[in-house]
Amino acid sequence: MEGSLPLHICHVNPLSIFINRSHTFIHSIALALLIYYRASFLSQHPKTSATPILPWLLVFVAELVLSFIWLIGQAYRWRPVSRTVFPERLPEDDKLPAIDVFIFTVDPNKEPTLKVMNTVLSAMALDYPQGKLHVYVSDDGGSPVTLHGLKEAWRFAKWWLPFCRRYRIKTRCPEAYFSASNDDDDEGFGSSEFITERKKTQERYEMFKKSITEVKERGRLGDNSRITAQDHPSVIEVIQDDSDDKVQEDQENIPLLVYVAREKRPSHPHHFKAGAVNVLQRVSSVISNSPYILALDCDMYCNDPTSARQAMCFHLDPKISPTLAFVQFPQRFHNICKNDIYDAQLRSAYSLMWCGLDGLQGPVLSGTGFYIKRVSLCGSFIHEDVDLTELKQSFGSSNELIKSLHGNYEPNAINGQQELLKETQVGFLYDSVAEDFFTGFILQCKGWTSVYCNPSRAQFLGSGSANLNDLMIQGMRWSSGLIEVGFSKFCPLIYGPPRMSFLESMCYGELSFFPFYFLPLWCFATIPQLCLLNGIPLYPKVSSSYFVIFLFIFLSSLAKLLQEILFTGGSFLSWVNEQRIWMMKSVTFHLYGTLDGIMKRIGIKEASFVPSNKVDDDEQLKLYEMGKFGFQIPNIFLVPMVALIILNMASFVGGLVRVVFLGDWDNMFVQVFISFYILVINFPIIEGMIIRKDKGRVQPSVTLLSAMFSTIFLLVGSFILHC
Ligand SMILES: O=c1ccn([C@@H]2O[C@H](COP(=O)(O)OP(=O)(O)O[C@H]3O[C@H](CO)[C@@H](O)[C@H](O)[C@H]3O)[C@@H](O)[C@H]2O)c(=O)[nH]1
Ligand SMILES: [Mn+2]
Repeated sequence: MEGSLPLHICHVNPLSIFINRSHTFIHSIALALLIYYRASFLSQHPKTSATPILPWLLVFVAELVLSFIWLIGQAYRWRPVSRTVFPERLPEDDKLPAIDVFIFTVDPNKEPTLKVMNTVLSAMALDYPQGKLHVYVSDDGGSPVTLHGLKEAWRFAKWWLPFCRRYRIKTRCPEAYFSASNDDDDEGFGSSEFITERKKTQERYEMFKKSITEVKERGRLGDNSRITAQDHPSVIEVIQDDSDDKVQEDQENIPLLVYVAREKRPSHPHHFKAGAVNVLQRVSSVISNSPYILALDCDMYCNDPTSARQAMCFHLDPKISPTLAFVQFPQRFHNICKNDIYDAQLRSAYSLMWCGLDGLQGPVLSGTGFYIKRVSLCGSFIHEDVDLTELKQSFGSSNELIKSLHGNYEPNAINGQQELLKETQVGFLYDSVAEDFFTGFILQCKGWTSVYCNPSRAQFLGSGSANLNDLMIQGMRWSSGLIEVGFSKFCPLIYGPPRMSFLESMCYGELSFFPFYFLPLWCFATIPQLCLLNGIPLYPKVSSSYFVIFLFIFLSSLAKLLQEILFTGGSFLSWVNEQRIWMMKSVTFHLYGTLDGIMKRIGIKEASFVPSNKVDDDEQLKLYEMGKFGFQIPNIFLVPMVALIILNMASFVGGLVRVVFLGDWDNMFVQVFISFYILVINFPIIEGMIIRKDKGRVQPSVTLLSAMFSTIFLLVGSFILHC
């Protein structure tokens, strides 16, 4: 019987588990020996050595921090799983629950209206029973351009949706559909009827496009000069037909489309995206109040109309659904090229870490591309006898909203309700600019679980940060948001273990302290080099048996990374790229993000959310496609990278001279090698400084400034060492 067949299955890969656990075990022993080596040196130090203690301590601390992050990161490798779904086994259409889609946009300049509308259209065209899909667009910019775009999109949808449905089009984002070569398995493909229909639809799409670009070029619509992105009243509008367009018969089956611009006043904190999510949650609860919500960033269009049904394979499984809060799909990007120098695809997160989490208590909420159960966002206490005033304090004064909270979707496996009643707010949480990460963490602390669904066809596609500048700005926001959680009373390593599986809380801990990579990487890029130039050894002699330990740790980590990359579809090139970008990120935005997060925590800085840029920059794109770094980034990011490279060039050359003339190989080999390795991996920076002549090179003035910083560091450092 159909009903008894599972809707999904979960696969465990015994080979990966075996490799991972053995590696963790052996590598841990090596790290323990390293720590023993450092600690015993320190305890014997005063009697035996001429080596100053400070650089040793710094390198030791760096090694400890790195080992710690590595250790908690092993939780991802404990039990990675993958999943397969069987949407064809779902119940009949009339038994499927309704879904509200939330789409967020904030700035029509950074987020081109046409792109946003393509996302809206792709969501409206999801393959889901008619009348059970409602689309809400939150416009934090309060821009008439977006509202106008939405009206046009609605009109175009009346042609687009029937076309997609009739021919079962797979790519339902019109821009992607019309710019790609045809999917020849679309139904009716090649028939003359299809060809004429397609042509007609494309013409309408061109008209729609024109109406949007024209408005953009003309600038503001109407006389709204007093309305700004930061200061505007609320607008809620259900998009409806106000034209006399002759329509096709099935056009009434267009999902409800609602425009929402929440009120914003400069005096009032609006909490960025988290605030927008919560407003949509409230607005939708009095309009359609669907039990499930799909959240999408404005650039993340639906690349496969079946995602809703795939998600329902989990949500409708009675075995897991009582505790299941959300089904997360990976963020994938349409602008990634094969040689992804920036690791814009975030490979390790979406092909490794999330699978690891999925084998524990579920993946991290990732901001976009997830189907969440509405009730999980409503706090866990709504079904207890809470009095009305208390509810209104949390949810606002709407009686309709309060009524809507008493839905029939009862979660029954939530722990620690009383305690959380005191500590949590409702909906998305405001305490971090990584609101998705933080909200997901707290949900899981309440006992909710999640599932990671990563089918081979990308369900959602967005614009990845494929240039250095965007990468830095976005990375700094993420680092700052993660550190904010790490340094709060919700620190996953302390708040997590009593409330969720220990391994799961290790993963959350790893993520929230991830930006701390800045510390070991800064140390490894400066201290051994400074000491090398001053003739101070920091590592065991090549002839010593401890040398083998260091060598093993180095090779074992690199080999493990290579194995993971090859197992998840990457290449040798990705292995080099990922190491490089890790070094670059660590010495720049992980450092700044950490400082930013700490400053916010202690209250000397206000939270901010600079949205990432979704406008294609042709020049940058060309560089990225050629595998060349675009170094047109602010000095604050570029100078540290260049200064460290210059420092390493100096120490490598100085070190070589030293070992050649003084025959100090045995003592200094490791330090010479560290500089060498850093230079090899970061060759593109050297190339940018010395060889390249294009616009994206490192400008000579930057090289000069960086050289100055390196010199100052060497002088001051050497002075301190000799004191
Ligand atoms: O005040 C704001 C700021 C942003 N957004 C929207 O939030 C989304 C994400 O912003 P984006 O600039 O694209 O940030 P990313 O760094 O690309 O996004 C990742 O990181 C964010 C947290 O930092 C998450 O909210 C996102 O879901 C996640 O994809 C976009 O649709 C924005 O329009 C708002 O609605 N209001
Ligand atoms: Mn984004």
